Amino acid sequence: MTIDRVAIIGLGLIGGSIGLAAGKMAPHIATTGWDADPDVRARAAERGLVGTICETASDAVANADFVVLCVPVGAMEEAARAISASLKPGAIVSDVGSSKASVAAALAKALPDATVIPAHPVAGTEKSGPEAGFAELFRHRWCIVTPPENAPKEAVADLAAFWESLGAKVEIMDAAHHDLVLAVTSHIPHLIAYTIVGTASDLEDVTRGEVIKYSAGGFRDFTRIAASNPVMWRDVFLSNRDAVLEVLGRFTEDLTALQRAIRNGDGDTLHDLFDRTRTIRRSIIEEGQDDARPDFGRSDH
Ligand SMILES: NC(=O)C1=CN([C@@H]2O[C@H](COP(=O)(O)OP(=O)(O)OC[C@H]3O[C@@H](n4cnc5c(N)ncnc54)[C@H](O)[C@@H]3O)[C@@H](O)[C@H]2O)C=CC1
Ligand SMILES: O=C(O)C(=O)Cc1ccc(O)cc1
Repeated sequence: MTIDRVAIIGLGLIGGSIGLAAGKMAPHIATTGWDADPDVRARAAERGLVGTICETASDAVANADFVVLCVPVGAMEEAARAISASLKPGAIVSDVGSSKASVAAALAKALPDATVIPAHPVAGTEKSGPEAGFAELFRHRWCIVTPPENAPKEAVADLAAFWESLGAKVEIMDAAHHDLVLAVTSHIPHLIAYTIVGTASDLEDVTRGEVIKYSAGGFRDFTRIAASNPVMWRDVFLSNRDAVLEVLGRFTEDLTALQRAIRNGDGDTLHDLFDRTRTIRRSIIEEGQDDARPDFGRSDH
C-alpha cells in the first residue's frame, strides 16, 4: 500500500513542515490536519499547511491511511485517544516525538488494535508554532524509525517511503537505543544550553545588559538553543528520564575532571580533549551533516 491520505495531528513546526513538504514534494498525497488549539487551526489554514483543516480530530483521521501525531511527547497519549474511535481499519499511526520508548508505550496503550510505528525526524529548529514550518526541513536529514517487534514489514516500508518522499534518509533503530543516542546528541546539549544561559543571567556581579552586549559567538549559539519550546523540552526530559540521567552522570564526571585540570594547571589534559573534539567537528562536516542552508542553525539567526 502506498500512503495517499495523510492526517496530521498538531500543526506546529513539525506538523506544519510535514504538510508543506508533502504539498511540495509528494503532491499526490491528500493532507488533512487538526490541532487542539483553534487559533493554531486558523493560522495553519491561512498558511495553507495542509489541504483541509478539520474541526475535529475524528474528521481529520476518518479517511486517512496514515496518521502522524506531531504534538509534545507528554500529549501523545491524549492525541492518540482523540483519534482512536475514528481510525480507518489498516491505517498506520506514527508520531514525530523526540523520545521514543515512553511514546511507544503510550501509543500502544491508547491504540491497542492499531498499527503503531513510532518515528523521529532528527530535524528541527528552536522555533515553534504554525508560522515556523517550512517544506525543506527534512531534506537530507535522518528520520529514525523505531518499529515494535510485531510491526508488519510492509507498513514499516510504507512509512520509510513516506519520509523519503519528503527528502529524509531513514534509519531503523530499537527505541531504547534511540533514546540513549539522542540523549547524547540532542537532549543533554539542550540541557547544557538551558543551564549556561540561566547561570549567566543569575550572576550577581555581571548584569544582564553586559551578558547581552558582550555575548561572543559561543554564548550566542547557546542562547539560540535555549530559546527552544519550553513545553516540548520539559516533556522530553521527563519522558527520556533514564537515558538522560545516565548520560548526565557521565557528563558530570567529565566536567569534574576538567575542573580539576584547570585547578592543577594541567594544560595537557585540556589540550588533548580540545584536539579530540575538533576532529569530531571535522568529521561531522565531512559527512555533510553540517547544515548548508544559509539561514539555518547559525549563531546570527
Ligand atoms: N521542534 C523541533 O525541533 C523538533 C520537535 N520534534 C517533536 O515534534 C513534536 C512537535 O514539536 P513541534 O512541532 O516543535 O511543537 P509545536 O509547539 O510547534 O507544535 C505542537 C502543536 O501541538 C498542539 N497540541 C498540543 N497538544 C495537542 C493535543 N493533545 N492534540 C492536538 N494538538 C495538540 C499544539 O497546539 C501545537 O500547535 C514534539 O513531540 C517534539 O518532541 C521532533 C523533531 C524536532
Ligand atoms: O534546533 C536545534 O538545534 C535542534 O536540535 C532541533 C531539534 C530538536 C529536537 C529534535 O528532536 C530534533 C532536532
